Amino acid sequence: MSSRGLASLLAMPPSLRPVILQAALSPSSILSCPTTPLSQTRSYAKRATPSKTRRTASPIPPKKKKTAASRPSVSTKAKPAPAATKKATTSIRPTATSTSTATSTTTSSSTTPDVELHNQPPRTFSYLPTPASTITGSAVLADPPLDADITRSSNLFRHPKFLYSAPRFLNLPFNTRIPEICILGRSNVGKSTLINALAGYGGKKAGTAHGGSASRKGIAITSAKAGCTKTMNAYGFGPPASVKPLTKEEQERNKEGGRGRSERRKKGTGSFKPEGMPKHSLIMMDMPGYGMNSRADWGDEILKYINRRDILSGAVLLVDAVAGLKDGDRMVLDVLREAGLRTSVVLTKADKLVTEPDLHLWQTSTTLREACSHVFQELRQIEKQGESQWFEGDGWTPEIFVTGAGDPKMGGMGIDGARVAICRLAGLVAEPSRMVHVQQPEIVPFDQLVFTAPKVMPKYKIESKPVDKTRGVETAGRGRTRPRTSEKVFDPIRAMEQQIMRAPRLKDLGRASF
Ligand SMILES: Nc1nc2c(ncn2[C@@H]2O[C@H](COP(=O)(O)OP(=O)(O)OP(=O)(O)O)[C@@H](O)[C@H]2O)c(=O)[nH]1
Ligand SMILES: [Mg+2]
Repeated sequence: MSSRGLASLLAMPPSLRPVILQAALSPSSILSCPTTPLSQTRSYAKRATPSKTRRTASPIPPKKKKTAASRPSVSTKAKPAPAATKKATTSIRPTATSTSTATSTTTSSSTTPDVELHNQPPRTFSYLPTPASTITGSAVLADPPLDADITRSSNLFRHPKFLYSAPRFLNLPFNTRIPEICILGRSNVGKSTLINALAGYGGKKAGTAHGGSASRKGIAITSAKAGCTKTMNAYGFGPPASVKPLTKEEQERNKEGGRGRSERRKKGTGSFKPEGMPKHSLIMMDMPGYGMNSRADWGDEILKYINRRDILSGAVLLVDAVAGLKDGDRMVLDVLREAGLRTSVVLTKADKLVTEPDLHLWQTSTTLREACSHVFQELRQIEKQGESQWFEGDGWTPEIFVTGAGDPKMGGMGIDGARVAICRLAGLVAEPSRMVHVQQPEIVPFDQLVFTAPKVMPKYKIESKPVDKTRGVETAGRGRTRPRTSEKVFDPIRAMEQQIMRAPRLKDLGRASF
């Protein structure tokens, strides 16, 4: 042993000296493990705080932490952690979480933006008729409503509430200030389902009855069996409309001008029940359906409601996209026309025509386009058959909104559009100004005009309702009258001039808006 080795031996703790001395004397052990004493010394020196050192200084994070960091969103979603754990996770790795979220968003938007967009069913989907003068009866896809209108109408459909059921017209409470819109249609067409969807219960929930104890999902009762809704059911939507309280005179006028029947008074006392302050912005009236399983007296009450409810601002006629307009619908449209009530047609169950929630499929569906064209043709026909001022745009709204409210896969398809349509009827959202192509006849100088008599004189038939000549006025629906129109006299010269003006050479000279 060298003098240096001896000195280090003396510096060691006395308890270790015999062991080290024995090892030093054996040459083989020195050769095989020369660092043993040093390592032993080192470990001995650090034994005081072994675990502490490992916890703080270890560069590898513990296994548990690593798992949590690698998939934070999944673990939170799969099993909601208790509040304390959640807090800890957020406070420890806020950047990690935000980064992962940002990354996932970026990835999804950068890789498959179109797929995401196309796989959503359209929230607003409507058709417009082409101008009657050009290609009669065909339909074109309408531009979606303005975002501001969609947001406004969606807000107006918040806070849905069932208000009352009225089996008869006389049972309806007074309402002189909140606009009412009624939903009409054949039995089983989806009226109550649409009410649920408007209230935010889309898809499966919209078509689920809430009457049973097991499934209380929507606000309206729906059923696959026709004739489910037997009374006029009112639903309130939106925040309370801001109006002034009715004055005493107005209340008195209500009392006198009301129907003045015993139903309007509290039973026994004969006292008048005044109208309260509005609690909603809009009232939707779900009506009993006509057709299968319906009753004649329901029809009477519906007629009374359409003709005599002054606050009624419009009607939404639901038409089954597969079945199309039926005789019952035509009769109701006749009534609406004679009443001069603004009407919007909404197609329901369109998910039966386009079964996939793919926007592209919806936009290119010819079946759906034809279904809408057919409805336009029928509406124009019904408009012509009457004498009232119930015209396209003024009486019936030309835009037909398409919905598939009750389909679980579609989940409230087209409901945003239906909301906008209803709010437009109620005057809560502005009507859009419509741009249409107008084809004008080419202007020909007078000296170039060539007058030729038609080879066959056309037979003109003037279709009009027989007018009661004894009376100076005629009814225009909803209690209104207008002066009787003068009798039309056939003027052959004028008819010939008109035919010349309707020359086949037409040129598109621009656009006009109205
Ligand atoms: N696939 C599909 N089914 C619908 C749709 N709308 C309604 N339904 C179904 O049609 C059936 C009738 O719906 P309701 O809302 O009760 O029809 P209704 O017009 O209120 O019927 P009545 O109250 O009898 O006049 C239910 O089974 C609904 O689930 C839709 O858009 N798509
Ligand atoms: Mg119903």
